[in-house]
Amino acid sequence: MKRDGIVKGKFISFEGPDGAGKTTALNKVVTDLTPVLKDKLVVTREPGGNRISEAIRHIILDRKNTEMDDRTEALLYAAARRQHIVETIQPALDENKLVLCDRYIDSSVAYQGAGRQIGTTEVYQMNLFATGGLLPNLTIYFDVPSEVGLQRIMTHRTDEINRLDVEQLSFHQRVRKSYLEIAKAQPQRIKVIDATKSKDQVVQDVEKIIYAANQEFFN
Ligand SMILES: Nc1ncnc2c1ncn2[C@@H]1O[C@H](COP(=O)(O)OP(=O)(O)OP(=O)(O)O)[C@@H](O)[C@H]1O
Ligand SMILES: Cc1cn([C@H]2C[C@H](O)[C@@H](COP(=O)(O)O)O2)c(=O)[nH]c1=O
Repeated sequence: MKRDGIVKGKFISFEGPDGAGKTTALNKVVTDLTPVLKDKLVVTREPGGNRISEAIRHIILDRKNTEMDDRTEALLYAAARRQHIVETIQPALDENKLVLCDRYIDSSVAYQGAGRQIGTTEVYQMNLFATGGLLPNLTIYFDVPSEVGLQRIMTHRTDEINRLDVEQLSFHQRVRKSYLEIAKAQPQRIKVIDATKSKDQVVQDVEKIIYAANQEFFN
């Protein structure tokens, strides 16, 4: 991102349906990149990343909150995002850092816009207000069939199943379809990887994309 003629930091988001393997791959990428980038690397997640946004996360994902309205949910994700940008993402970019973020605006478009059927344009517009138009320089989209993602979660991660994980298969299928549409519409920003491959292969694919797009951090 360029401001005042100075090259500033880079913002990379990791996106995908539940159980696609984003967090698993992100953890390995961070292990690999930290010795090289040291404090130039900032790793964060949505919803969350700071005290207020993590508190909002807790409210949104709590399985007891069954009465939460769909628009309330969309607004809470956007509010958490706003606080995350102000406290974490923008300051890191201003310090010329490489920011890796587990989920960002595309999650809201896919989950609330398409999954909850509020409308992808409406949710995107609302998020433009929340983000002031800040988009990632690069988004890595982990594509898996919904059945595969859900199966992974139900088999391995039963302790962390949240309010959205337990939605019907049709909800998750709308989410994936929407992600694929966003990726098709924005090929410059969004790189799609086949997340049904082995964990090692997925990490290799992700690192190849990150190196290619961020040469200035690795020279
Ligand atoms: N490539 C892979 N092949 C098989 N299993 C995988 C792969 N990647 C991750 N997993 C397993 O799938 C489960 C979900 O992975 P992970 O939590 O990384 O997904 P996620 O995309 O972050 O999901 P969510 O968005 O729901 O948090 C974990 O048990 C993980 O070990
Ligand atoms: C940012 C964001 C997230 N979600 C959903 C997607 C997941 O089901 C949860 C987050 O859990 P994870 O284990 O950290 O992936 O929240 C969403 O619906 N909308 C959003 O904007």
